[in-house]
Amino acid sequence: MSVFTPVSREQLEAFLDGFALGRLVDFSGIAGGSENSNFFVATEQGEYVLTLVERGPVADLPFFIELLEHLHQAGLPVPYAITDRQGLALHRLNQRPALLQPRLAGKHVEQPDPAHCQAVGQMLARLHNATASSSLERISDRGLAWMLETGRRLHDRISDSAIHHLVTELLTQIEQWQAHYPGFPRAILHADLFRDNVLFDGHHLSGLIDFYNAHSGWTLYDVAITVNDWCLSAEQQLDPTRTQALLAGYAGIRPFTPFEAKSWPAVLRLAALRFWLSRQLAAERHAGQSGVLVKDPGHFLRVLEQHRNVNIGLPLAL
Ligand SMILES: Nc1ncnc2c1ncn2[C@@H]1O[C@H](COP(=O)(O)OP(=O)(O)O)[C@@H](O)[C@H]1O
Ligand SMILES: N[C@@H](CCOP(=O)(O)O)C(=O)O
Repeated sequence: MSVFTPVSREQLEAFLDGFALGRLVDFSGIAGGSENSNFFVATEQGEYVLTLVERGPVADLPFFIELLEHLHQAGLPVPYAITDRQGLALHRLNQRPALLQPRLAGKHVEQPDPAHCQAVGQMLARLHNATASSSLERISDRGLAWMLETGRRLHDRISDSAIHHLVTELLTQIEQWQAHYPGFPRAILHADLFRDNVLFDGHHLSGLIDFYNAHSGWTLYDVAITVNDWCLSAEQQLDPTRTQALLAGYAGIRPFTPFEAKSWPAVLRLAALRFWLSRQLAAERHAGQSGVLVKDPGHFLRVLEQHRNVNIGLPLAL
């Protein structure tokens, strides 16, 4: 399911009248995605994506628009909001906030190789470099406090005693991080850089999309989120070659600190916990409903289990 709010040709033509993009040629709903209604739109001047924002942090749309404009100015391949004839980026269509963005080239890669992973590591480092000293700021609604509160509520759902123990330890670690805030480098994080949020044209990384989880935070946590999706084997183990390629790609642009290297296993586990929690909540909320895509929470418990022993460390400059 991906178009929650339909748009008619007449409505879209009237909407496009506000832009200097020529007349509508064609449009179609996009099947992928799960949060918003997205449409491919072709006009006489090019190809675009129209997003009607259905849920999520709507009040923070000005932040996302500013972030994407900032990243676009920094030369990153992101879908910035196109302004209309009056200079406005945020619109309304069918009672929904609406954004028109360029359509980025490329396709999702389901089975990445080391070269894909290296490119993803490099792009993530560029994203962090572009935002580390900016004034952009957003607090995540899925930060440490949320993980602690939700983790305490849900960890009894874990039947495997070893994983239960690991999560209990992780919750204690979160309390310690909250009490003595660690000095990790910070920037704006994508915070959801899974394979379905990156586009590749061959081995050229042509797009980063879906920034609706972006927030201020520890850059190492963003690396961990990304590794946890791009670098796993079929058994949810870290694939050494892909993991090393992603980490080397990142470190070549933004070197890791010794403190980050020491904390890497715990942060990898934290990143897995975050998505177990959000998937578990979604699975409970949508239990018994048909037509709703619910991603398997158990996947991230298996990732956590594999991360009991992490034997691929961060590369450090000599
Ligand atoms: N700017 C874009 N350029 C090209 N494809 C896009 C763009 N934005 C979205 N898409 C396509 O639409 C799909 C859904 O977009 P996404 O932002 O992930 O939706 P949702 O917020 O609903 O999860 C993506 O997987 C991608 O294939
Ligand atoms: N990529 C995530 C989905 C996005 O996270 P959410 O917390 O915004 O739902 C996943 O695969 O679980």
